[in-house]
Amino acid sequence: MEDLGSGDAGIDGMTSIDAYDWQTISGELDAYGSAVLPGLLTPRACVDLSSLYARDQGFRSRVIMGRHGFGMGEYKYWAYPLPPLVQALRTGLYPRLASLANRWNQRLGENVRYPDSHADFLALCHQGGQVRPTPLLLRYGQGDYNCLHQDLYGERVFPLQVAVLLSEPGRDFTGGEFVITEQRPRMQSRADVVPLRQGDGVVFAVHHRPVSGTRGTYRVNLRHGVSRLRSGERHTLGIIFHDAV
Ligand SMILES: O=C(O)CCC(=O)C(=O)O
Ligand SMILES: [Fe+2]
Repeated sequence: MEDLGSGDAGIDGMTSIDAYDWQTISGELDAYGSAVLPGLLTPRACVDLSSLYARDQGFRSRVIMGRHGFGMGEYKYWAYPLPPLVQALRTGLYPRLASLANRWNQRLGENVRYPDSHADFLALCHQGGQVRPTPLLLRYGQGDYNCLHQDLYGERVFPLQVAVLLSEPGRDFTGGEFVITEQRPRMQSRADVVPLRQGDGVVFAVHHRPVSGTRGTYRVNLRHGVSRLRSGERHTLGIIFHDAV
């Protein structure tokens, strides 16, 4: 059996990736296109990461969503080197998700296969000119929202991504639910709201996923976003595995 151990034991503030039941998580991703990783970060780590938003150091750019029609709210892309926790999540989660991504591509009849290590995948991104880091920190205030979208940053796409909710619903904010929509061929779209607590991660499909039907496997198109915050402040950590052009 291939060793997918991420060797992340001892990273402060984060649950070991190996502690999750990846068979169950893969099953949920196959069935629904998303799965929750409960308690991926400790409340302390969530507060610490959120507090970095106010600083300028450590980021490569800032996006005001309203200026681009992306919604309301803002986000900042981390610069390399990523904060240790963000780096540990990205490299630790990748091997688990790569084996699922390879299975999905096989089912979809796609030839692309993802290497076992994130470093090798990033080298491919960089060779193709996708060199800018994509992990990001988002901030929403009252009335803010994130329009349904897909995080595609170039030709090379890793088909799964992770978002970690850094704030506590009900205490820090109300509203602001994580939403995924799924568009099946010749059918109307379906919405799914993912219930998250502070520190929970959600793994989800970036753009499409395979679904088995009576006439074989077909492709459903997914988008994700955040519903309007009714009150308070909400921070999220976004982990995207491909880099950007
Ligand atoms: O704030 C959220 O929950 C969603 C953030 C997002 O769009 C992402 O991480 O790609
Ligand atoms: Fe996104």
